Amino acid sequence: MKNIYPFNSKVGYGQRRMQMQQEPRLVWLTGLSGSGKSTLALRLEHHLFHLGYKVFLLDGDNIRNGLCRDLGFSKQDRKENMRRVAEVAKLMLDAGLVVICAFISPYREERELARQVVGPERFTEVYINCSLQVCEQRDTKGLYAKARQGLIKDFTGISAPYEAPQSPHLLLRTDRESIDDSLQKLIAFVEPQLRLPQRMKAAM
Ligand SMILES: Nc1ncnc2c1ncn2[C@@H]1O[C@H](COP(=O)(O)OS(=O)(=O)O)[C@@H](OP(=O)(O)O)[C@H]1O
Ligand SMILES: Nc1ncnc2c1ncn2[C@@H]1O[C@H](COP(=O)(O)OP(=O)(O)O)[C@@H](O)[C@H]1O
Repeated sequence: MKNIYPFNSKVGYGQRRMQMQQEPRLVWLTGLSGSGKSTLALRLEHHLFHLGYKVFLLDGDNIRNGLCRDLGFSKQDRKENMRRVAEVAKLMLDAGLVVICAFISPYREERELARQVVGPERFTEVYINCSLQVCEQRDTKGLYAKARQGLIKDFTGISAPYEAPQSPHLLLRTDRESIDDSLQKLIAFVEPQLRLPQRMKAAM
C-alpha cells in the first residue's frame, strides 16, 4: 500500500453497538440457484426489521445490477464479486448494522475470505441445502433450462462447481421442509446472536 494512510474513527465500535442496541453480524446464505436464498433472506430481513433490528440485505441479483455489474460468472469474476461484497459488508458491520448476504458463493476459499475480511466472530454461515434435482425442477427463472441447452455458460451445478460448506453454522434442507419451517429455524438461530450483552444494554 503506497501513500495511503488509513485512520481510525473517533467513535468506538462499542459506542456504535450501544447506540444501535444490537450486535452487528453478517448472516451469509450460500446455496445453488433456486435453493431458497432470496426467499429466506427477504423474510429474515423483514422479520428482524419489525423486531427493531437495523438490518440490510445484499443479494446477488441486486448487487450484480450495480456494484458488480461489470462482473460475469468465471471463477475470477465470482472471486472479485465476493471480495467486493465482503468489503461492503465489513463497512456495514463496522457502522453497526446486521447484514444478510444471499449469494451462491460456490467456492469455499471465497467464503473463507469473506469470513476473514469481516472477522470470524461476526460471521454466520448458513448452508441453504437443496438438491440440484429439486432446484432444476423449480427452475424459478428458467435458467437451468437455458444452461442445459448451452445458452448460459459456467452455470453453477451444471457447468460450474458448487463446493458445499463442510461445517456451516446452520444447515437448512429446503428441499425437504416448508418455507415456514426453514424460516423458523433460521430466525431461532440468528436472532439470539444479535442481542447485546445485558451490561451494554444497561449502559445506555
Ligand atoms: N452462470 C450463472 N451461474 C449462476 N447464477 C447465474 C449465472 N448466470 C446468471 N445467474 C444469476 O445470477 C445469480 C447469482 O449471482 P451471485 O452473485 O449470487 O453468484 S456468485 O456468488 O458470484 O456465484 C443467480 O441468482 P440466484 O438464482 O438467486 O442464485 C442467477 O439469477
Ligand atoms: N423451505 C424453503 N425455503 C426456501 N424456498 C423454498 C422452500 N421450499 C420451497 N421453496 C421455493 O423455492 C424457490 C426458491 O427460489 P429463490 O428464493 O429465488 O432461490 P435462490 O435465491 O437461492 O435462487 C421459491 O420458489 C420458494 O417458494
